[in-house]
Amino acid sequence: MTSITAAVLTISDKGSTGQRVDEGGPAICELLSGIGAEILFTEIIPDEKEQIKARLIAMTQKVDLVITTGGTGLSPRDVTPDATLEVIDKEIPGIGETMRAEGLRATRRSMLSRAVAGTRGSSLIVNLPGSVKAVRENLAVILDVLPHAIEKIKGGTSDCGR
Ligand SMILES: Nc1ncnc2c1ncn2[C@@H]1O[C@H](COP(=O)(O)OP(=O)(O)OP(=O)(O)O)[C@@H](O)[C@H]1O
Ligand SMILES: Nc1nc2c(c(=O)[nH]1)N[C@H]1C(S)=C(S)[C@@H](COP(=O)(O)O)O[C@H]1N2
Repeated sequence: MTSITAAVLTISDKGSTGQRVDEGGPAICELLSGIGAEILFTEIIPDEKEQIKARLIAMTQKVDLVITTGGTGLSPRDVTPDATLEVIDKEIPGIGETMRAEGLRATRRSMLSRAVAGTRGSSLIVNLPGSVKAVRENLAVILDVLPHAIEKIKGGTSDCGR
């Protein structure tokens, strides 16, 4: 499997104005590095839909995998999944479903994340919730499948048989 290039996009009003230290972004970088991914970009932006869309479009032109953290919930400023759905070609419902289902073991509020995942061109976008606890719990349950998903998106013939 060729190594994966990745970008991490933290979507947080407080994080983007320096009101809170971003712990989610670094946690994602740590976990992705653990599977050999090369992190080319990290950025923190506010919960602004058009800005999120523009960054997702730009980042997917440069890396195999874009992971977002934050803004997947129900508050008025949480618009990450809505922005993601407007820029992806194909949604991959199973990723969000798996994260929510597995997340219930940790917290019943897992069901409140509207996180989505999908393809854009030959790249993969995955939303994660904002808290660093949620980042670690959600990423842990999908991390092993990400390389296979990226290989398939790129037209790879890796065996789906296992
Ligand atoms: N990047 C982050 N690093 C560490 N903790 C975070 C981060 N983003 C969110 N959290 C924590 O997770 C909780 C829920 O995340 P959410 O994205 O809803 O953030 P918020 O505080 O509601 O608004 P915002 O982060 O956009 O200012 C937050 O209250 C915060 O405690
Ligand atoms: N595994 C896991 N999933 C989780 C959580 C968590 O702590 N662990 N937090 C939930 C909560 S409290 C919310 S509000 C939603 C959305 O979080 P966000 O608004 O930070 O994106 O994620 C949910 N998913």
